[in-house]
Amino acid sequence: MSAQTTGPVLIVGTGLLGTSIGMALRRLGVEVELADASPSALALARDMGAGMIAHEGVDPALVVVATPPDVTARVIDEALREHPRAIVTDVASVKTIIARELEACGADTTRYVGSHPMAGRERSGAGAADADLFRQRPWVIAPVAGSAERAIRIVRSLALDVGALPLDYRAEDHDAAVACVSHVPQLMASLLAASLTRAPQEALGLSGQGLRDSTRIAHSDPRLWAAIVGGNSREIAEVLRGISRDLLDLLHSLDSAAGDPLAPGLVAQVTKVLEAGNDGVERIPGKHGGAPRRYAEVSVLVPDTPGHLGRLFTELGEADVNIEDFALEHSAGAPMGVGRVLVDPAAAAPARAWLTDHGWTVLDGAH
Ligand SMILES: NC(=O)c1ccc[n+]([C@@H]2O[C@H](COP(=O)([O-])OP(=O)(O)OC[C@H]3O[C@@H](n4cnc5c(N)ncnc54)[C@H](O)[C@@H]3O)[C@@H](O)[C@H]2O)c1
Ligand SMILES: O=C(O)C(=O)C[C@]1(C(=O)O)C=C[C@@H](O)C=C1
Repeated sequence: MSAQTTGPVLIVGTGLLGTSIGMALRRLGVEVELADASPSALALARDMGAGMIAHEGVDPALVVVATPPDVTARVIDEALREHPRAIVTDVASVKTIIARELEACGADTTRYVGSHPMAGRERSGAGAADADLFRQRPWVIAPVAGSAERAIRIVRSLALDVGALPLDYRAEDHDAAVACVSHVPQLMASLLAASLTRAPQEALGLSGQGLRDSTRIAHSDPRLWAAIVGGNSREIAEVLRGISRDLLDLLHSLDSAAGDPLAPGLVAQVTKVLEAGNDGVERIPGKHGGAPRRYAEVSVLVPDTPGHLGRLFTELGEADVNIEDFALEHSAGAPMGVGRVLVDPAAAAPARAWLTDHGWTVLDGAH
């Protein structure tokens, strides 16, 4: 595939996002130069194949600012001044505050367009970067009042080149949306995981996949997230207020029940919470960001010793089964894990039969 993006592209901030973008562009042959406040972060990004270290007098066609949100407007403003022919974008997780900061400092925003790839990880830094991070993921394009059409086109091409799906948003609408689907989920995962610091050690030995699923992002970088949450505080508070009302109602029912499982109102209240959860989760779009789509699950026992996972994937490949998603569930101390392979519903029965024929223990047949 050939790139629409014309280089050189200067990436400022070579952590997870900046390095992933650099790697994806380099793979298409685009010239990429890298800059970061940290020399070691910069060297690692270069070693990961994200581009070369920016030389004195670099004259980029496009600058991508991938720094933490609280310094992003300043870095954008500097880039607009230092590179008068360049289009400048950023990938920060908040958009309105950056647009306001740029306006306040009198930046030339005709050459600036905000953006935000809805793809990332709970790990920071170039070491966690991945050239495929953005494939089939939404990439928000959020122009400011003065953004020129040409600048919007160039930023959209960047998103397409790295495999993402560009979506146009107003900065304010973006911030309200990500408060719901990204910022509050992060805070809820962190609050939930924080409650584990008060749990006795023997309780943690019973941890299962439900807890792991709900706390993966609690590994995220506190400094980065403090800047994200601080930059979208009003919208986040609004969503949290709704959750807090539901939580207080539930708590009230639990307290009133005083240990009686059939206390008046208790079952109805708990059912209401669970059903509302069912409704909410149904609204999350499928893996390509399109209409929700159900995959069939094939559950198979995977011995917890080297080589088995590789063999499982290879054998499914030999059966011409595309793995849409995969999770491995472990129980502490167990010699086996349960591999949950999500496949196209039409491929589920053949996949189960093939695996059984090849000596695997397939757990289900009913999904
Ligand atoms: N982590 C995610 O999942 C994710 C997803 C989408 C968007 N974002 C956004 O992308 C941006 C970068 O996030 P990340 O996860 O790559 O963070 P990161 O911590 O991995 O990388 C940030 C990099 O910016 C550098 N930096 C900090 N201040 C700088 C400055 N003034 N000048 C130059 N370099 C500077 C740091 O040294 C670091 O290498 C943030 O704005 C974040 O909101 C993150
Ligand atoms: O999948 C993850 O690990 C992420 O946290 C990615 C995620 C998200 O919430 O979806 C996190 C923050 C970003 O601004 C965009 C993407």
